Amino acid sequence: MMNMLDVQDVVKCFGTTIALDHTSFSLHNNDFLVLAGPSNSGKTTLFRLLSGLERPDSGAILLNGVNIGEREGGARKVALVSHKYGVAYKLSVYDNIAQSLRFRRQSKKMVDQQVQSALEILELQHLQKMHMRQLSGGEIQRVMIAKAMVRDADLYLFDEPLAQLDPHTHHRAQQAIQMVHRLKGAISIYATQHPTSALTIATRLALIHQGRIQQIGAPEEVLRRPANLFVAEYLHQPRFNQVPASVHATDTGYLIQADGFSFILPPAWQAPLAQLANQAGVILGIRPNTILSTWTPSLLDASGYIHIPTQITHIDHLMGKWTMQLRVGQQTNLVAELKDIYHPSLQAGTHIEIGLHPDDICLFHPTTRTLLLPPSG
Ligand SMILES: Nc1ncnc2c1ncn2[C@@H]1O[C@H](COP(=O)(O)OP(=O)(O)OP(=O)(O)O)[C@@H](O)[C@H]1O
Repeated sequence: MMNMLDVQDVVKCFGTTIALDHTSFSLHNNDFLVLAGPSNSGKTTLFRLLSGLERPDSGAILLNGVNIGEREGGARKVALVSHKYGVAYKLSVYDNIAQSLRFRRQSKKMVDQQVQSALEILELQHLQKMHMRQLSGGEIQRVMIAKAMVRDADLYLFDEPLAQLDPHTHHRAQQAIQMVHRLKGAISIYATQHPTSALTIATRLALIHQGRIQQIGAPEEVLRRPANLFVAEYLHQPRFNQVPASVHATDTGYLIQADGFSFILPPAWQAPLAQLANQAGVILGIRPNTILSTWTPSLLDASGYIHIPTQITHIDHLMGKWTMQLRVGQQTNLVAELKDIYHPSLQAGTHIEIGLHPDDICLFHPTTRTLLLPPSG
């Protein structure tokens, strides 16, 4: 059966706090949405609404056509994995996982088979008789994933499931989540403040801020074309470079002039650039990993790259990745992330030339801070 989640213009307030502010999005079949956003942005509120623990003030949530919250049992098809809710501390690990199956009056043997299989996949067999109270944070997270795994849900919600796990446990728990998603073939949503590590699993990526979905799309698209500077700043590590530039109409297109470099945009940019107030300029957004070093031979030949002379002001090396602070023009600082480019002469003070492709540069409106795009996108 085709799964479909449709969140339609949902509003949820707590007193004067607007926790969700006209939120709409839809997901299909095998979508794995990573929902990223800072603390208090509305992630948990959305999950509580999706699992029927709260009702929206207005708007609707449809899961396979059934309005969650309005119809009795509508939310039973939703499995919520959270260390904040649903941990039965008085019960054993085994009973926590078996709880929802017993509720369904399955035979003891069938319950046992499913619980044992989940215990095995999450490497929890040795802990099955323990009480939840006796477990570490990471073990509790894994039990909650196992608990979701035995459910037969149409929607799986993982609320910050890997917070505070050590790297090894984090990796194992993430694999378990991926496995639940693949086995069930259902829609999953994974809410987190730290989206980077989850992006390998994501088919969709959304950014939520102040109760509003800022952008939702394919992860690569959201990373490459952030809808606004909040999204860009939140997602990019190291820092998303922001460089003010002026815009001048010329015979061949638009000359974008920044401190230390310039380039021409084709006439197709007329419409988005017309939104700018006279002489307001734009903000250029440059992702650190789109900056290339021009001693890469293929780049020297490639056409269309802007070559920019720079001076290294600081350099850091971590596991094959070089993070460089570069001085461009009179007073512009860029952060560049370069891979596998070891060269003994690379140190603070060295002059290097970098290459930047105009297609990799995003333009943002200086006051609304939203992305400007030519009509073809
Ligand atoms: N039951 C409640 N009563 C009052 N205010 C609430 C309630 N639940 C949430 N809020 C408020 O709604 C806003 C959104 O909170 P929410 O818990 O959804 O954020 P979050 O993105 O999950 O944050 P975190 O990442 O820290 O868990 C916050 O301002 C919060 O204080």
